[in-house]
Amino acid sequence: MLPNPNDLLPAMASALTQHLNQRQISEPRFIGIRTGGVWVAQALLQALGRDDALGILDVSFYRDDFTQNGLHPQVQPSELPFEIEGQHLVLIDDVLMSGRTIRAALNELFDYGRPASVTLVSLLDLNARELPIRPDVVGATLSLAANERVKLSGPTPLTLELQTLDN
Ligand SMILES: O=P(O)(O)OC[C@H]1O[C@H](OP(=O)(O)OP(=O)(O)O)[C@H](O)[C@@H]1O
Repeated sequence: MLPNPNDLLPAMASALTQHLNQRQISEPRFIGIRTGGVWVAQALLQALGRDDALGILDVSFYRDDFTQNGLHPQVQPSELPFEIEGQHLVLIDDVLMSGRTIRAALNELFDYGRPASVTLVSLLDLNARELPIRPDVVGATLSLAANERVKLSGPTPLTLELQTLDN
């Protein structure tokens, strides 16, 4: 049974506020990873009662399977309406699985500048990391069967669906 994303957001907002306060970060910059991460970021900003400009990252060109899979037909440029250099970033995605998307996102961000810190927020952690990357704030942790995936639909309502991969 998958959780309802909207039920996870209040606790994520509280945990993120506590995380930022502990580090005395007063002006975080919020960045969502296209596509699902942008929806989660928008919902999280709403839960926080903030109307900050949201940066949007498209990591298609930075993926380590880029040469195998080619380019997604809908690839769009990243949109970062603020400086990266010296800023405290909050990077938001919907699902953390292998960690390769976050690795790609960090590579892209560092091409724009050297942030002061990056806090990682993920709606779901699938307990399947292949890299030493873990979220600072997570909505829920799930363990799926090898042939199962979760798909987030949005932006409103945010819903999670379990998919089974064909062999
Ligand atoms: O930790 P990883 O193994 O990299 O997996 C996590 C990523 O996979 C999904 O994106 P997907 O590539 O399906 O694109 P989408 O966000 O457009 O659905 C999900 O949205 C995460 O970004």
